[in-house]
Amino acid sequence: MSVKLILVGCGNMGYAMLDGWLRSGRLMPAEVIVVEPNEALRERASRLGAGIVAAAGELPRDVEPNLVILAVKPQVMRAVVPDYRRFAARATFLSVAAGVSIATMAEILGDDAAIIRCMPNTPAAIGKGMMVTFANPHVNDETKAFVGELLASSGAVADIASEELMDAVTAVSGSGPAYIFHFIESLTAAGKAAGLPPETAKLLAMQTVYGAACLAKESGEEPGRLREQVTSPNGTTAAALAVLMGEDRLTRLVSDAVEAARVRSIELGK
Ligand SMILES: NC(=O)C1=CN([C@@H]2O[C@H](COP(=O)(O)OP(=O)(O)OC[C@H]3O[C@@H](n4cnc5c(N)ncnc54)[C@H](O)[C@@H]3O)[C@@H](O)[C@H]2O)C=CC1
Ligand SMILES: O=C(O)[C@@H]1CCC=N1
Repeated sequence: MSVKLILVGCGNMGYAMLDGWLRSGRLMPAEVIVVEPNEALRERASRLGAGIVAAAGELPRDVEPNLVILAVKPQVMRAVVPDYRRFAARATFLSVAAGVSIATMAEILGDDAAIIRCMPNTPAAIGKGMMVTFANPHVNDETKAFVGELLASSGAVADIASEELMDAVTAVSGSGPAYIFHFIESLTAAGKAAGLPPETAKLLAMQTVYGAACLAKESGEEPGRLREQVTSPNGTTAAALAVLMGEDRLTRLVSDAVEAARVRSIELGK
C-alpha cells in the first residue's frame, strides 16, 4: 500500500487525529508515516502501527504522499515547513497550527501550493472532534473530498467562508475542550466541598456534562429551553443560576476567555 499521508508532529493534536483516523478504519497504518523528533512520542505512535521517522531527512527518498499534515507548534512552523517543500508540487498541505495563515505557508511552499487550514480539537481521538477547514483555491475537488472524508471519520466537519474566522474558530472549538474540562474540574471540586466522595463527585460531574451535551445535540431543542426544563420555579437550579447568570456573570466570563484566545491566535500568526 502506498503512503498517502505524512504527519509532521505527533504530540497532543497530531496523535489524537491519527488515533481517530486509524480507529475509524478510514486510514490504514501502512498509508501513514509520522515524523516526530521526541523518542517517547515516536514509541507511542509506533503502537498505532504507522511508519515512524525522527526527522524529515529520514523519509524514504521515493515517498510521494497525497497529504502532508503539519501538527507542530505555530512557533516552529517557519523552521519546519521548508523541509517538506519538495512535496508541494504533488501533495496538499494541511496545517492545524493556530494562527498561522495560508499566506505564511505559501511564502515557504510557493504561491501555487495547495494548502488547507484546519482547526481540530482533541476529542477527534474518539471520533467526537470538531474539525473546521478553509482551503485555498489550489486544492482540487478530489483532495477536498478525501480530506473531508478523513476528517469526518474523527468527528463533525464544517467549512468557514473566510480565513479570518479561523481565530474565532480556534477560540471556540479548538481551545473549547479545555474550558469544558475545567468546568468538570470545578464541578467536581464543588461536589467534594459539598461532602461527596471524590470519585463520586467526579462521576457526577463528568456524566452530567456528557448527558447535557448529548441532550443538547440530539433533542434539537434550544439550550435555553433545555435549561428552563431543569429549572423549577424557586427551586434549586434557580438558586444556582442566580449565581451563574446574575449580571450575566458566566456569559461575560466565557466571552472574555474566548476573546483572549482569539487575540492570542492572531498574535501566534505574527
Ligand atoms: N492541542 C490541541 O488541543 C490543539 C492543537 N492545535 C495545534 O496543533 C499543533 C500542535 O499542538 P500540540 O499537539 O498541542 O503540541 P505538542 O507540543 O503536543 O505537539 C507538537 C509536536 O511537534 C513535534 N515537533 C517539533 N519539531 C518537529 C519537527 N521539526 N518535525 C516533526 N515534529 C516536530 C514535537 O516533538 C511535538 O511532539 C499546534 O500548532 C496547535 O496550535 C490545534 C487544535 C487543537
Ligand atoms: O492552545 C493552543 O494554542 C492550541 C490551539 C487550540 C488548542 N490548543
